[in-house]
Amino acid sequence: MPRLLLVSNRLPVTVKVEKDSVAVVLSSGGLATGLRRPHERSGGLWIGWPGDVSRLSETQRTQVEARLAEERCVPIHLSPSEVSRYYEGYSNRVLWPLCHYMLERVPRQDRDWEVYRKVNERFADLVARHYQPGDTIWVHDYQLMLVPGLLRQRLPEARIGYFHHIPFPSSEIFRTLPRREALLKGLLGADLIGFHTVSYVRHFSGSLLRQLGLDTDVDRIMWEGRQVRVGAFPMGIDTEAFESLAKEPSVLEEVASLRRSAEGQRILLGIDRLDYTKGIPRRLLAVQRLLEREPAWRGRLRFIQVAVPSRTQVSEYATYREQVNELVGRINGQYGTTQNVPVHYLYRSFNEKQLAGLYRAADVMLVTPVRDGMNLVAKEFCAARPDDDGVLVLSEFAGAADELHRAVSVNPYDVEKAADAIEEALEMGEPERRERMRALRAQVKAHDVHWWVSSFLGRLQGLPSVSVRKFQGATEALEVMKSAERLALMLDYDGTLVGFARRPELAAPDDALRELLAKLLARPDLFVSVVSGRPKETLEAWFGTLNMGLYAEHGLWSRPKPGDTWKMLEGVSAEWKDAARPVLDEFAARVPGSFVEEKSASLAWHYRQVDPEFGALQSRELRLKLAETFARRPVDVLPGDKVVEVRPHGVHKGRVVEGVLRGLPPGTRAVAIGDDRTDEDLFEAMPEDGLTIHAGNKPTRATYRVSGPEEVRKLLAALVAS
Ligand SMILES: O=P(O)(O)OC[C@H]1O[C@H](O[C@H]2O[C@H](CO)[C@@H](O)[C@H](O)[C@H]2O)[C@H](O)[C@@H](O)[C@@H]1O
Ligand SMILES: O=c1ccn([C@@H]2O[C@H](COP(=O)(O)OP(=O)(O)O)[C@@H](O)[C@H]2O)c(=O)[nH]1
Repeated sequence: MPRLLLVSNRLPVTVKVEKDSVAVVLSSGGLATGLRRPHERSGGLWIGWPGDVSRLSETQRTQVEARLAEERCVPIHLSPSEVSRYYEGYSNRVLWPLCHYMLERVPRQDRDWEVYRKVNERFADLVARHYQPGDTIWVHDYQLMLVPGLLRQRLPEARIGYFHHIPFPSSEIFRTLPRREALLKGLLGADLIGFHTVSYVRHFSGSLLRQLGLDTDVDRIMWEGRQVRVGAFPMGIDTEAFESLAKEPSVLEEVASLRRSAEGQRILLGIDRLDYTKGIPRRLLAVQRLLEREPAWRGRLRFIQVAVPSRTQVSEYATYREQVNELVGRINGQYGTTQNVPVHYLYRSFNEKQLAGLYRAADVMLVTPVRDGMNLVAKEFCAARPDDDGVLVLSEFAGAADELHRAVSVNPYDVEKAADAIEEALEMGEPERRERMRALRAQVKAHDVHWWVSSFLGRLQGLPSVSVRKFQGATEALEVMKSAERLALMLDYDGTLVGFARRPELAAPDDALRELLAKLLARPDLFVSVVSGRPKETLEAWFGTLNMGLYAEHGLWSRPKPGDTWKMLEGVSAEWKDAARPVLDEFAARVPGSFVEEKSASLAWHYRQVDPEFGALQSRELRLKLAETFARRPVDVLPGDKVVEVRPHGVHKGRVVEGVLRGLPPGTRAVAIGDDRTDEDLFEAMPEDGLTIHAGNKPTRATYRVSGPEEVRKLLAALVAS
């Protein structure tokens, strides 16, 4: 088993200061429980923040360090300013509300980013220092979104996983974040990026497409020459632990005592960190509404709400606490009696044994967050019900809702319906309660935290080892080019010599490019050809007077020298066009901003001005439709960069190579430069000693890689200067 390096904001320990000594207590939370065994068995390390130890004496600190080392934990100490700006600031004031769709809570100032970035760098440095070849690194959560990318720079071959524990919002929300590109690129440093649900995966892919123009092919994304996988891995809990706690005699005694104290009443239960995502005020309002509209329930309900103090230094949490306090006071004031109050509000935390007692005593568990990545409490409740009883009311907006189908589902924003759901749960007959709880328990048992860990790690470790293809860059390409006696340059146009424009006709050659071409053409040892997908008329208009070869429509048309007449490849028919045209026209009509370009032997549907997600979806649909229309006919359907092209089979850029090289003096070295799929055909047809240069970061068979048109131009300029 490879050594595991786990990286999370918090270490799975709590440092407890006693009078003369300090104790380091292992946490029992889901992540800690699930990962403890593989962490120990692999002889790995856990790297993270042990909490604030700044007030400890020197001796106490030494004790803590020794205990942490025993637990194979490597602490990263955060200064008070780092805590306030990286953890409370950027993580919990910006990323947390944003990922939970609460834009109005995101501060207007973007001031903590630098510290967030620096702390992420500190984490990456520390991990890199402890890394040994063969280790698997698993980074956790939104506090460390830049760490995978920073690690990839430091350890190009490392196997890196990342899991996002909170929702990944729709691209419409994520795009509001000023640092959106940096965060996405940070995540793309990983080999596998996991989320709790398929919706979060979809949202992430949507953001990649919209912000970085990257396509997700089923579950893989090409990024900087590597494959990055994405997937849904819903986190589970330690089901066995909760089940056995719920059977313990001392817990059962506690359950009996709870029930006795609530005699004549039904117990509703809520257990949450006191966080504005958890929907506590709306839940209270739903209970209040029920009491208001159904007087028969007055005095017969006991709603126990546990609210665990959380992120108390963040002002939004203090305000939220006041709101909840006030609401609890109002409801108890309104419906309480001298004997009893409806809401029992407990602002503190409980241990697992106490929680198991509460879960087991409840008639109805209310898990109604307005947004929640997963929500483990919902699963713990089911695990703690070996009696197959109790009803779970679960928000549609919790990740857990994707799995726990037999819960009573509720939209927490609809207070009236939430009151209905609580009532339905309270009135549900025993057979239905049992049938639902059995199904819920089966789900929670089959997908516990150990299943989660092994499915994520299994997937990560099963990926082909990260052998980063070592591309040579412009410097190396230039050296080889300079060493050749003569060169035949075959240059793609769009995306290689010029960047993309909103419409194809706007990408005409600029003055700098014309100057560069003139200099290239002045050299007697350089033979230049432009090999493009553009129509011959366009190439003729742009370059007709220049002494170079022109190859249009992906090699369908050739004009090797100025003055030559354009020749078409032999044996190519255009009779299929009449069948393809209406299909493409239909898509142009139904997708605003898209249009059809007609060339002599091909048709292209362009969608560069269309909303990227919608465009990608429609292009998939168009390809399916065309594949159906032309099944078993010699027609190729080619997805390009924001374009779908239909052309006769056998026409491709590779067809020009022979013609370009024919008749050139011996010792001429062929060089091809291109940026997209169609240039791969050119690369494939190159002679064995030919140079192939890819401009961009797509998958390629080329040997050299440069970043894009700007670097291509620099390379060519350096060549003429040599
Ligand atoms: O460390 P804190 O700032 O005190 O916050 C506690 C943790 O809260 C978040 O939990 C999330 O992860 C759960 C497990 O995947 C999931 O069920 C829940 O929906 C999420 O909100 C946070 O992601 C953790 O990093 C925090 O440690
Ligand atoms: O008094 C408490 C209340 C909750 N929890 C634990 O806190 C976790 C809460 O996880 P969840 O996914 O529900 O939400 P999060 O707080 O991570 O957003 C669960 O494992 C609970 O058992 C706890 O240890 N003591």
